Amino acid sequence: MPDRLRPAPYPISPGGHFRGMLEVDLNTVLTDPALNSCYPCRYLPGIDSSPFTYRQTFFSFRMTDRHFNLRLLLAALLWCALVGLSFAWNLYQAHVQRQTLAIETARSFFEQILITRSWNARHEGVYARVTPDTQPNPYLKVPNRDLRCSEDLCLTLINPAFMTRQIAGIAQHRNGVQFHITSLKPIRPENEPTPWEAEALRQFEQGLAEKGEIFGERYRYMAPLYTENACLKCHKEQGYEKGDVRGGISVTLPHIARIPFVELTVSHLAIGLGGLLILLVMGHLLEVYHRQLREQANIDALTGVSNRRYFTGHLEQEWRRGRRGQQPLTLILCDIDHFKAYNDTFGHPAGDQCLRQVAQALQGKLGRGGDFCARYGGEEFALVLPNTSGSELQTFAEELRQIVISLNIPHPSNAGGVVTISLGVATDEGSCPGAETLIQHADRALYLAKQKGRNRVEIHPA
Ligand SMILES: Nc1nc2c(ncn2[C@@H]2O[C@H](COP(=O)(O)OP(=O)(O)OP(=O)(O)O)[C@@H](O)[C@H]2O)c(=O)[nH]1
Repeated sequence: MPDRLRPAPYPISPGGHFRGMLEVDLNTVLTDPALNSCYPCRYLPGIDSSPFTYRQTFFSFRMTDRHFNLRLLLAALLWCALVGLSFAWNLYQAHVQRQTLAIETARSFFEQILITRSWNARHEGVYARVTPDTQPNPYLKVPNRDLRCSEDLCLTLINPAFMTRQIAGIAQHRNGVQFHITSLKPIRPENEPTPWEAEALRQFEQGLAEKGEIFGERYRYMAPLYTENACLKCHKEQGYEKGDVRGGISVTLPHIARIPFVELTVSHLAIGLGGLLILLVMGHLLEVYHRQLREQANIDALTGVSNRRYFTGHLEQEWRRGRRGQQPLTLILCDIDHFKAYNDTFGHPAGDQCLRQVAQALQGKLGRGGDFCARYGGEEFALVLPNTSGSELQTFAEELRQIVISLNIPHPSNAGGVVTISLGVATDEGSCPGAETLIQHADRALYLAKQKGRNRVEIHPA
């Protein structure tokens, strides 16, 4: 096995690189050719690979992913916050609507009672037959309260208060709605206010127009009754004057619309989780497409090896890396012999296929992660071999030449009858002022190989 392909001794020494877990890993990777090949970033086009920038690359690559994941996390959090806000807003709206519906229903009941009472008051009370349910009102002290019309017909006067009590009884029986006519100075003891009603009546005297509140599943509402001229007939002796708050009627609704808490929770959970799922799937797809795009930007579409853009950027980085680490760097330029003639003989599509085969064969020969093969020009390929030099290079280059011959692609214009390549090899062991010079050296060697008859390896003198 050539030296360059043999794993170097593992360089971890206690105290050597143990400045941090990450640095140990990176330094190990940087100094160990065998481990270099394990380092996944080397396989990713567009990833910087010089020692110093290697570390940067590692971080920046990871950071890119981390940034992406952070953004995804932020988007997910934002989505959760939006769904949470929507849930809170809907809950609040349901509560407001429930309150509005309850107060409007109660007001409507109250208004109905007022209209009925007004009708009664307009007639200064109405007479009704005395029955077991409608007995003369002992608290109504007016002349002609009871009238006997015949042997079996007795009438009694129903004033607005009496009428309200009777309607309240019917309403409670029919749908559970309770009316209570009450006053702070009731004539009838049963009209004594409850503590809540007494508090409301006092507030009405202070100017409050109405009062309502939810308690449990029920809603209670109360509004004042103002003294009118017709009322003074019965209530003057209590000291009321026109316009005074004489009492009030409370309306209790047995059921009010419930808040759809379960429905809101379930729907928002479904929307939230659905959105999160879509976000995750879209995020994953975006990440995959983004990676593919990054990779494709550095790949030659025809041959599948790295393109010129990748080569130019990465040769420079490898050169700097080699210089810093005092490691040699080798560049091999390979050119298919008489390729114009091949195209002319078999046509362009066959020429493309030949390029693909040669490129893949060359790339397949590279064993280490640090090496890479790029399409340098039309039918020209460049192989970059970091940390490589010495006599083994000649052998390696010969192997490359042989592997193309062994593809056995017919080429009548070539001496051997098959497609061959010429190779120019140059190594920088510290003498080249830049990567450009290394290219010039390899190019000169390639030119020499062509001059000397093609299908051969020429090594630029160190
Ligand atoms: N089929 C195909 N041909 C290409 C492609 N790129 C360049 N070529 C051809 O490669 C040929 C290169 O010809 P030359 O530069 O004259 O070199 P050559 O015929 O190989 O001769 P030597 O290099 O001197 O051995 C030209 O005919 C180009 O059209 C490509 O993507 N596909």
